[in-house]
Amino acid sequence: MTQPLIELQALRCERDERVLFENLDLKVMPGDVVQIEGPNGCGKTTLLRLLTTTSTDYEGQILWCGAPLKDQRLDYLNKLLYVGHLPGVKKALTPRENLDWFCGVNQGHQRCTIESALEEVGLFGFEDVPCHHLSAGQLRRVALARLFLTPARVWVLDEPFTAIDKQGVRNLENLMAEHAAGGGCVLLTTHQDMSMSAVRKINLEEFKPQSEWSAGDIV
Ligand SMILES: Nc1ncnc2c1ncn2[C@@H]1O[C@H](COP(=O)(O)OP(=O)(O)OP(=O)(O)O)[C@@H](O)[C@H]1O
Repeated sequence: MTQPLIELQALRCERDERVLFENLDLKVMPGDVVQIEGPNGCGKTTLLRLLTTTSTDYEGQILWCGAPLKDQRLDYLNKLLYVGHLPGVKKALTPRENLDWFCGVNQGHQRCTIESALEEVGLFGFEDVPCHHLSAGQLRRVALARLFLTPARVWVLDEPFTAIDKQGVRNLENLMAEHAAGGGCVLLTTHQDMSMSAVRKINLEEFKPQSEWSAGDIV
């Protein structure tokens, strides 16, 4: 039987003495695209931060390939690409320089050239323009160009469609489907409806604790 890449077991997370979610069980298999849904403030970004190991403030277990994530954090991080809520692009640098830095960190594991990655995200001709001259959508595209460069098997994407136009959204969905078909997995948050048929949806509202008091208790 295929082993999950990531498994969450009875995950519980509290912030400011409020439980955001509890009893969260999830198996993320190779080939999965998982959309984390729920209203503002329900804990989607918080969950992604747990999945990127940026935060370790939780109860329950996160497993990577069947073993506790905390015991093999470096191996996991080598296989993870995280594109956060903010584009994470240095505005003083050009798109080429930003991606040069990214590829330097991931030495020798680049899947294509920086020029072709920028062309894929529609930034042909903008390679050497300082990023502070780019639009919000173009900045997001610089960040998303990393998806073409990285060999990472796990993609964690926080609101990747923000500021992206309709054609860009379709391209990004196709790229995610391709990545999943190649045995990778994608976990993402978005408030947009996705047109991909194979996306698995997890609504965090379903893991919000029920109030201990019901209306009938009030006299
Ligand atoms: N570092 C922190 N310290 C304390 N509380 C936090 C921290 N980060 C987030 N929170 C709180 O946790 C809750 C969940 O925040 P989170 O950003 O995960 O929500 P979200 O579901 O991603 O929301 P949105 O859809 O608005 O992006 C919020 O009430 C927020 O105030």
